[in-house]
Amino acid sequence: MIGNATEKERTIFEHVGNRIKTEDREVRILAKYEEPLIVVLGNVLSDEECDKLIDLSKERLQRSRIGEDREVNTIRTSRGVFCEEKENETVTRIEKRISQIMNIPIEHGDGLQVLLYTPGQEYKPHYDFFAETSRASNNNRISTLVMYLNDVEEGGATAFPTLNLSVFPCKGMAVYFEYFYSNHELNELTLHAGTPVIQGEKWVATMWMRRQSFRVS
Ligand SMILES: O=C(O)CCC(=O)C(=O)O
Ligand SMILES: [Fe+2]
Repeated sequence: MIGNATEKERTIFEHVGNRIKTEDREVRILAKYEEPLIVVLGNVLSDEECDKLIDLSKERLQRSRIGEDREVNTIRTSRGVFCEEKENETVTRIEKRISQIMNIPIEHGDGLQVLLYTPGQEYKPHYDFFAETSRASNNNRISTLVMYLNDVEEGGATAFPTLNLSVFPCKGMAVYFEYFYSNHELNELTLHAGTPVIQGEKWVATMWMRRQSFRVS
């Protein structure tokens, strides 16, 4: 073997086998792409939890923003809202579970963001981490969990165009991916999109984790 070229990079997500035992729920590992690590998870949220997150967010949705300056842009046409951690017992319980799945303290999270896409709405291909030139990269994002809160009739897949991989929304399931590799090419392979919804609505909840603590608890 020559140097490090054949060695696998370290990952954050250390779960092995086909399930993750969190404090209150057994989450299923359904599919894995190894490098960069992309994991499809089943049984992350119950139907009731999905409905509750939608209910909590419905009245408060605002046009989604992007980047460190939080601008409105055609790259991201969905509407969304951040669920404040302490506002609700369901949110607190879900955040605890997310932290166990993502293997990072919840204080490293940007907060739980609920998004709604209606037909034609999308999130064009993007990275969840910030460019090295941006201020926000001082405490950059390192991993993402996108949870699907409903079944979408048509469209709305989470697509990784460089990998030719698509994950279709299914209520209670989620897709996890990380981009904290020292080989930056691996991070760049996590380019992803929320493809346009064709029919029905698409509700998701996203958690982005940072390298260091981000939220004041
Ligand atoms: O809606 C999706 O499928 C992807 C969402 C996403 O990429 C994000 O919130 O960062
Ligand atoms: Fe994203």
